[in-house]
Amino acid sequence: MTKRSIYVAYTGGTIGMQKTDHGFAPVANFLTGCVKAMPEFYHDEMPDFVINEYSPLIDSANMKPTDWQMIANDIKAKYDQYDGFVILHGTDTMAFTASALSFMLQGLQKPVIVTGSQIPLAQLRSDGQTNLLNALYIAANYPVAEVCLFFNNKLFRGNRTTKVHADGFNAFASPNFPLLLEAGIKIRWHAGKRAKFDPKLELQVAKISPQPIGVVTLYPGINTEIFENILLQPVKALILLTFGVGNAPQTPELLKTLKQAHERGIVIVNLTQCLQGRVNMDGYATGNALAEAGVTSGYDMTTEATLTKLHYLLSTDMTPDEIRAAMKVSIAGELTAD
Ligand SMILES: NC(=O)C[C@H](N)C(=O)O
Repeated sequence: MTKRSIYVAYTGGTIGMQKTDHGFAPVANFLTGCVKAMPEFYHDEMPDFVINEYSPLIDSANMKPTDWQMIANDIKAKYDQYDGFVILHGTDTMAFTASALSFMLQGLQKPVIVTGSQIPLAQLRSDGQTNLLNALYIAANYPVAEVCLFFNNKLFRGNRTTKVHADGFNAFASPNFPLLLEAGIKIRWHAGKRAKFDPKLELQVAKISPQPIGVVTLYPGINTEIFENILLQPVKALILLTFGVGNAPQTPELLKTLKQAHERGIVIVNLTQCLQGRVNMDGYATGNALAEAGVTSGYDMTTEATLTKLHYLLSTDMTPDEIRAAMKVSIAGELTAD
């Protein structure tokens, strides 16, 4: 039987970093050299793989929408030659990239698994080896037709993830959607949760461009001027991180400012600050007032999914009302509306 073949793109991030005088930084060819020196990657049961190191390699804190586009275009260019794709990425903005790719790679029928590590591959106790080894193995053996994130033995739907631990190995969670797979002594595959295959679909890459989007975390006593100032800038959308099920202070000036912004065509999305659960603006008068000001529910989306979905939708020629409607429905499995 011919071995499956996986394309690995190394974009940067800790997994291939080395210590420098200014802290850890990615170094060209270092990751590829480390992998070549590790026999387990060439075990009989492992797929064939190639590693393409991007240039320059970046810490994911430097990722931009143009980088998301470059990764999506790269996958499209190699799509017919490989059975699956592993994107090696820094953990800091990994959930943003996984979310963005889920909206951009339309009609995807092969696994795209984003992973990385908290300790560089070359260092003692690195989590990089397990993460990369498992990502390659899963990409070759498990039929996931969507963008996933693998970390610490768990395979998540990419656009449901968020980074929850700054320095632990358990760095990612998917607070509102179950795991797709868990790698223990046995690999437990929750096949019912994955996106369904449709062989009729062909991969298309959506084009996205950088968009001015504000994100405001509400806090008790927050001043309306903060919103006025943010909404003065050329923002096209505002994400409100609200209390509980989507509540905000019922200040008349704040509601008026939001309503005026809504009428100017700014898309305002309500997300909860809570890690788990969803927005329900019918629950309390404080949430209902936001709905009446024109604020759109983001239901149980992560901030990462909401921000990248807005980038995707604002890059189309849709009207603000069409975008508001699209924010409330699932495009790539990123939300549960009821
Ligand atoms: N663990 C990591 O990869 C963190 C690193 N700063 C990055 O996001 O590129």
